[in-house]
Amino acid sequence: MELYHPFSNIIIFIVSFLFLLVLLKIVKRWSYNNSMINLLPPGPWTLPLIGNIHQVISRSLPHHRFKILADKYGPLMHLKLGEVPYLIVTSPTMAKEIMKTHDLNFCDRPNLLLSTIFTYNATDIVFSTYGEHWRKLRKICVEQLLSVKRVESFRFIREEEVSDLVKSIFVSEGLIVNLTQKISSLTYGIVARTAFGKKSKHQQAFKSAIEQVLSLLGGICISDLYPSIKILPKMSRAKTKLEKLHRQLDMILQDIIDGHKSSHSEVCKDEEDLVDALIKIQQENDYSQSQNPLTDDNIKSIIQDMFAAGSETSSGVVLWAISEMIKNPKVMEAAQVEVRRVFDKKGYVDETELHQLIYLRNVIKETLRLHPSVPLLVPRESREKCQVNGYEIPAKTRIVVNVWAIGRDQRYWVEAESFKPSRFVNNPIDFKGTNFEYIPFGAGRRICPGIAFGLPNIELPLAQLLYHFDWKLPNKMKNEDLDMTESFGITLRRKNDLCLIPFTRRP
Ligand code: HEM
Repeated sequence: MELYHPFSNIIIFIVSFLFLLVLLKIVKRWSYNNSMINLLPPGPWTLPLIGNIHQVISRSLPHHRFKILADKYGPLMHLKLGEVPYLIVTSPTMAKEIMKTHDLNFCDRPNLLLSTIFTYNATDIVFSTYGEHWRKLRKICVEQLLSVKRVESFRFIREEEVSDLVKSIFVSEGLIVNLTQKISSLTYGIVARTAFGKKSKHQQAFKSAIEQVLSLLGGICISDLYPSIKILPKMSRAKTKLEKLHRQLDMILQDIIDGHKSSHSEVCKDEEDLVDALIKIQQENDYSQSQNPLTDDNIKSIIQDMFAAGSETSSGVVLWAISEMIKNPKVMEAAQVEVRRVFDKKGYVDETELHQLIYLRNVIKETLRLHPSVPLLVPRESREKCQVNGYEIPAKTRIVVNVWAIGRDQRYWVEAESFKPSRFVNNPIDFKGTNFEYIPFGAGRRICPGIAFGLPNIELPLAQLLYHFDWKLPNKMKNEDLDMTESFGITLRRKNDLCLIPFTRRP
């Protein structure tokens, strides 16, 4: 006997209808995804959930890994890391598209867990999102803190600190000197004195905390790749570590600000350090009575930026330049001949004649080409959906510009892997962000505002070290055997300390 239910036809109809609906939805989503894939720049296949994380995380450094992938997929490459779309830029033409043609759309910074904690909720200059607050701080930075006049007012600090360095090397004549330690202390020392005035009792603790922060910021935090999973930040060990360092730095900086405030009226303009200058701006009517006054936290975040952006970058360039000159003795000799010709009349090196060191400037330029201090620049984020080179870049895509790979690309540089400062002779290419094959300081609205501040911190120590000493590798090592391995981090540093033996040539 056949079993019959009076509603069976209706049930079959409803089930079929629902099935069709689901099918339609799947087909629609599939075709939408496919059309998106066609519009997105090329990139490797993505896996469910992890996207391309497995292709990026490897033993090699991120800028090396991105270059290998870009060689396969092109200069505008799309990756998905976890949930987040990334755009990897690896040619001057594409860098120009991002940082000039569409700069306004790509001048935001992503909201990353660790940098947000470190920078008082991203209210500093480096990590602040594009907008009124960033414009206000950047203006203060460019017009007041890092202006040519201000840089000149700190000249005596640089000359004293570098002269102390030279004295400490004189006494190590013929012995092995750890230049990495010496140069890193020198640049921290210069930035600390320009920021705080006299030597602070917290200097060593501050230096060590900033170094640890920079090394943490160089890593990728898993919670930044899965922003929708709100529990992840709470589980991050790096976050706990960074919060502790942040509290430590905050206490030191507040102590320094309070100390400056209590003796503020006594400071004359010529002796002003950066904290004095910021307190003065804070107390000026415009700022103290505006709706967005400059707070103590703002001052602390700006000072931290000066340390984070201005010390490891400069010391890194000095150390890479010396390393390259050791490997290329003819370059070292040419630089020494120049600096000794210019300063022999005086018998000592100061900043007045630095502009005459044309060859040394080319050595620095070439160093920044092969060893850019920030090899992937600071990440940017697209503010809106945008078309680049015929591809559609979604809003909130994170942008990584591989300056390291662009600087070593055979298509734009002859003998790209060789260290040849002479390539910059009679060559108008400069690092001001207009030649996109050479952008070690970035370009566009977010270009580094510290170029004028940073250059003397590189030129003066190099000139002094080349003027007074000849340098040899220890243990009868051959010049060509000097290890040039890079270490992991937001800035590009030597993995192993640079240790050399000085021989005095100009006492
Ligand atoms: C060798 C020295 C230096 C190098 C190679 C360097 C490089 C850079 C790079 C690549 C950026 C990111 C640009 C971008 O996103 O497009 C940057 C940003 C920045 N740098 Fe430098 N920098 C150096 C020295 C300094 C110094 C000495 C200071 C200040 C004391 C400084 C302050 C800053 C600030 C505040 C930003 C953030 C700008 C913004 O987001 O608006 N830098 N720097």
